[in-house]
Amino acid sequence: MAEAAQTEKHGFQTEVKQLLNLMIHSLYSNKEIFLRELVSNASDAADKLRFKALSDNSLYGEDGELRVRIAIDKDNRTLTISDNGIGMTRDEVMTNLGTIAKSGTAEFFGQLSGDEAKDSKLIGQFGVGFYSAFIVADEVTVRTRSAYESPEHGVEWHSKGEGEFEVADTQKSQRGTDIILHLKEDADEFLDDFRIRGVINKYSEHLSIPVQMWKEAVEEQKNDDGEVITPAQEAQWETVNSGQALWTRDKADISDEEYKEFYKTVAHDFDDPLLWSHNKVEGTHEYTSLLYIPKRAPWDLWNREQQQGVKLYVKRVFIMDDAEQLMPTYLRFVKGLIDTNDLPLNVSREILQDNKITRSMRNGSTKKVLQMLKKLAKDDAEQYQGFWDTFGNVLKEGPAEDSGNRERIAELLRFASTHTDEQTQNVSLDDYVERMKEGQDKIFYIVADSFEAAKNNPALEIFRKKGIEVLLLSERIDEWLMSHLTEFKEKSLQSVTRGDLDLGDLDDENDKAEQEKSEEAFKEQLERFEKALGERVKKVRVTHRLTNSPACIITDDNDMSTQMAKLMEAAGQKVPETKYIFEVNPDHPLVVKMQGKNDEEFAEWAQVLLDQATLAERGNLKDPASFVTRLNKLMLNA
Ligand SMILES: Nc1ncnc2c1ncn2[C@@H]1O[C@H](COP(=O)(O)OP(=O)(O)OP(=O)(O)O)[C@@H](O)[C@H]1O
Repeated sequence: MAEAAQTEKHGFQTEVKQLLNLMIHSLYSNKEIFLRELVSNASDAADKLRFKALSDNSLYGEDGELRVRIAIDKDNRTLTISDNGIGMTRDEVMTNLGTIAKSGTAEFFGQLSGDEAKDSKLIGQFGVGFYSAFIVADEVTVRTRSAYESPEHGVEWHSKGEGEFEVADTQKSQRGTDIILHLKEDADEFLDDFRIRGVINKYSEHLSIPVQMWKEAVEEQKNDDGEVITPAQEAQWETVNSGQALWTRDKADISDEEYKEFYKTVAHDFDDPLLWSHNKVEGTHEYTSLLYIPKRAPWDLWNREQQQGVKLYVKRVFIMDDAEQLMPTYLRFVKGLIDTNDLPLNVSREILQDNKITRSMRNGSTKKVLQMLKKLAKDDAEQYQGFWDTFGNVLKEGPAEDSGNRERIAELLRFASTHTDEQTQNVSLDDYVERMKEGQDKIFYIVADSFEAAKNNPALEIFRKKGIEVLLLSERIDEWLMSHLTEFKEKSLQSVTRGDLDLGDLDDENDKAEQEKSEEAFKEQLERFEKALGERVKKVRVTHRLTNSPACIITDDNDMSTQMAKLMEAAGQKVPETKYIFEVNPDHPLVVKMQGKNDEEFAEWAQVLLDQATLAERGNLKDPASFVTRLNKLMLNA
């Protein structure tokens, strides 16, 4: 080793320390994955060099055959993983191997509870990468030289994984990175050639880069007749994986196991995928896609900018990690790759952005994903439910983002409903339509702050009485979803807390006549309410929705719904104050009792009824103190 100059000591970023700690404990029983992580990093480094060399062939120098090599040194108890990929400069080493340079990391670690068993489940979602070396090693040395630097500008990084690392300058003749692991006592198994080959076979068989191991010389062997049965072989590097990218092989020849293991390397996941779809598309545009749906959500699912799911390859050369142009945002949980022969190797992000080929690949792949989900929903409701519980809220962004596939996405949505009155979202719009009453031409729904608030909203009373199903929506995204989903299979979707209630043919002639009669009889009372509530409401009218409650508030058709207003307020936007329509139930005993009150008392009662109705709909009041005072006064007089 050249003499190290300029040695600097540094402390790991706090999150790295936490990660190291957690990882060593939680992955103890699955040690071998460190090799998968380090070999995929090496393969990524080769991919990056290959890509850069497309525009600057001199980067290869004399060393154009990209490969990963694994060497075992039993005497020194080391395992070395070497690549001749892009390498790292000193600055890159400092950021890549001292910090976790991912947005949202601090939040992730903020969620940790300190309970090891619980936290170790989270780690799988995080993807541990390079740091997994410390599962098996008590000392790690990284020697690297960037493809852009000369041999004098190598860098050596060294750490015992205990909170500190050292960085020094070094001489390194070959481009690329060597990761030297000094194995712990209990990691002996990884000094065994056979064991390492087994792990490579499992995880790295179908990476498109050769993974090589040193093979000792074999002496010539002859049988008794002097015939050579094993020819002599010199000691040499031997490629131990097939090196044929999995997706280029014929579907029929790939086993489920192979698809699953490949998923773990491309997606850096610990778990098996839920589903996958492998397609060779021919025709105007030719490409191959291998798309996976994970079982679990990544820790940063809610970061809409974090879109590293689908990789682009051109003629089997990795081009970029960027799902933006290849997958819509609402499918950001999809992992995998698309490989095409139709784009130039030097394709840039700008070219991708407005490109017929990209568009066609994106449309085709989007449809594939939607089809694969539809099939799952049909074949295995239980698994689909698992998918929905994990990714449903992301899929709900779909109708707004992708109007072309609105109906296809709508078929995949699941809701809670008054059919079961349970919180589980397992009712599809097709289920709903199938159960619609004769004469019913709309799909009714309600959006509220919580499942309970939705389920108990007074506006549902008439629906319950008539046995009409209502979808109960209470996720933050739901109002946004419904504002873009106004129709499903030619049936319009109607909020039950909005506008005039028109049950169409569901109201029989008798009902209608009754309603008209009671409106007529209640005219004078309505005027009293209007006078009492004044500017606080937009209008007062007789309700047709209520059976058990005295009153409710309704949003006018053209006004912003309560939930949308709340969403916008939460996003810091100024929202004009909505005035509600106040609907009164003339048959309710409280309302009947009010008739005998003098104007002053009547006004007090009316204010309380409005506040109650507002609470049921909005979950809060602008002036809760006055409500309490009034209510206490009424109780005292009771
Ligand atoms: N063999 C290598 N050659 C060049 N750069 C490397 C190598 N190994 C790691 N790196 C750099 O270090 C960074 C951090 O690696 P690490 O494995 O921790 O995370 P990652 O690969 O970015 O993400 P993850 O493995 O969690 O998906 C990489 O993004 C890469 O830039």
